[in-house]
Amino acid sequence: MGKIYYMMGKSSSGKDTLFKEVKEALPELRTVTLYTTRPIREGEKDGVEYFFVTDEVLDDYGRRGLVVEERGYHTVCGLWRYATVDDGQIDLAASDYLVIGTLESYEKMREYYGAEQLVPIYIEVEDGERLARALQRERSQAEPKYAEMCRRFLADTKDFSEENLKRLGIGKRFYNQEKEKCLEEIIGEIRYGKL
Ligand SMILES: Nc1ncnc2c1ncn2[C@@H]1O[C@H](COP(=O)(O)OP(=O)(O)OP(=O)(O)O)[C@@H](O)[C@H]1O
Repeated sequence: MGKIYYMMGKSSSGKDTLFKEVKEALPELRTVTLYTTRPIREGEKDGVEYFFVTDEVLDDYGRRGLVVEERGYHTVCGLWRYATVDDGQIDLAASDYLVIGTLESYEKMREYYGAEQLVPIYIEVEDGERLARALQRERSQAEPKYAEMCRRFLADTKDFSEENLKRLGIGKRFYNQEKEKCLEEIIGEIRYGKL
């Protein structure tokens, strides 16, 4: 049976950056494109980072029983929903998968596919450094949303509390201070963790 390598971490911990590089190093890993109702960001493409859909489209998947997990964020720009949709993308008999998500979605995926199928990859960065990276990234956007950036920073402290991490059995950390070193550790976990 295949595994789902589940990358998690607070905002601006480097999930997207590391995800892209792990995928490049291990092209045999398949990915799952999530669905979101949040507006598309500068440089993003529909169907690549996410399927950018309306509330109506996501509601329709829900009515058809195809939503594996869904989370919503009340942002200063309104409610942003993110969902994993069982649209035929995941076939554990055939492949291993590399996925980015939250602690909550990790828990739901674990319930849905079974704990032995999920491997958590928890990425951590010192808070001050992480905030500096978040600000730098936001500044480069055409319409920076600083209030939303701050809201996420604060919300993450609660969501990724030590208590929650412990409850879900996530002890191991992948520190993203130096990207190359972090990348090497993640790739090692995926390549040799199974042996
Ligand atoms: N090791 C690193 N050293 C310096 N900068 C980094 C490092 N890793 C990532 N970054 C930068 O930090 C910023 C945040 O990274 P990224 O967007 O990958 O985070 P994320 O966890 O996916 O964030 P979010 O959940 O908010 O989308 C980006 O501008 C990225 O280029």
